[in-house]
Amino acid sequence: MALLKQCKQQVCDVIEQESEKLHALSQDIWKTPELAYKEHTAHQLLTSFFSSQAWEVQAHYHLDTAFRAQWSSEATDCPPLHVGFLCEYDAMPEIGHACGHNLIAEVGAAAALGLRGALESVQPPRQVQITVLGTPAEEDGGGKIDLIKAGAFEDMDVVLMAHPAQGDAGYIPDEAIHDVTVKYYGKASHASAYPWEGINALDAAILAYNNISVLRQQMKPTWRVHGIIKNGGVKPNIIPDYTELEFYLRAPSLKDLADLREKSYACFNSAATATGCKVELSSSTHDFYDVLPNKTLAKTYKENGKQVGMWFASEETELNAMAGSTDFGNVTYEVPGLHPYFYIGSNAFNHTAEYTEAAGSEKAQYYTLRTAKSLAMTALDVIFNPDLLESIRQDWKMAKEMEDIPSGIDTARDLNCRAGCSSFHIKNKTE
Ligand SMILES: NCCCC[C@H](NC(=O)CCCN)C(=O)O
Repeated sequence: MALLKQCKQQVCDVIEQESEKLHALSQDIWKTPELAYKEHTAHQLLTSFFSSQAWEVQAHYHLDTAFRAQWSSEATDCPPLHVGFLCEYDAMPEIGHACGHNLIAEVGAAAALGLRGALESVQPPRQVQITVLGTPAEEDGGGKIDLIKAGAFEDMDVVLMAHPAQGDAGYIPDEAIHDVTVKYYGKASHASAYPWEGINALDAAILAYNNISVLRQQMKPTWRVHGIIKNGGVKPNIIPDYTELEFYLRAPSLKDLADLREKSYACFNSAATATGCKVELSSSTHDFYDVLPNKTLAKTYKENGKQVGMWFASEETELNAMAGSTDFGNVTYEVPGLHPYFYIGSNAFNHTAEYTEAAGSEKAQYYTLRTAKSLAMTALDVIFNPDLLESIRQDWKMAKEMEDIPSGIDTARDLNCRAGCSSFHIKNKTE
């Protein structure tokens, strides 16, 4: 397919031509780290960027800091093929862009520009609509879930984004997550003079923490529970009458997450019973779903990635890698989606100050832009090859069906794909 090859070259050329502007965009986002749902500067930077590139932009799209930018090629007889690219741009408290979401925004913008540039240079086989969605609050809250509820993904055929990591990977099984805030209410008293008058909320918090630690023996290797004590009392001689903990519960399927949630809630509730405290369990954020695999999309992405110099570990290694969670998981239950990981030129780990530095480094640019090229080239494959889209849809249907079976399939996935799961992470070949 000479035309497809020519378009892929055009993707790379356009992204290279725009590289300075793209770098400036991610640098400006990196320099102004903003927390979930408060990404006002990033929203402003990105909406101005797309407006200046003659995209049709809707600022404040359903959420204050979300946006939509759209472009369509010329109409043909059949309905347009709709490709979505996602930009994330929220940061972490105190350590800034420690998950490199400034680079996610850059990848989304670069891929969209590259794809548009390529499609403008030829007559594509059918009309193509490109939508870039700016999706706030991945680190806390789940902006994509708000946008799903608002119908933002409804007519999309495929959705693509990429996340920074320690190496390149087509698919890593991000887990489903439930956040819970645990509040214990006790009774204050002088801790030395009449302690028997008090009800110790700190004891409840400590018991809860230890109950969870005991539960770990019976957790599946793929489950993760981790928490912090946000309020542990005010003074040693006052029996604490209030404590607060925040926990994240994670599992590879929604069914496992429900089991883990039930067991963990029993740990929290029993700590209240033992100490005589009242307990309140609440969740202020959406549950994130596990990211559904799409073998066809991942394979296509990896083939393109290799063309631009990426190296990938085996599929088995990827499936055994542990990652975190993302609200992109919920998107994959709506639309076939791809969420590959990319090397940024550093061995630092996400959520550390070292990663913040790497995400703002000049070195990350080469890797970020080649990721954008590979995403846009993958979109071109989907556009130029109708059989590929059909196979992507079949993969998606199958993955969803597997998730819907409450037992057996999830267990099989656990045992077959993720046996002996360790703290393994995908590394770049050069490490
Ligand atoms: N409600 C808590 C969400 C935490 C999301 C966070 N996401 C990331 O680190 C991005 C990495 C994507 N795999 C997490 O702790 O997993």
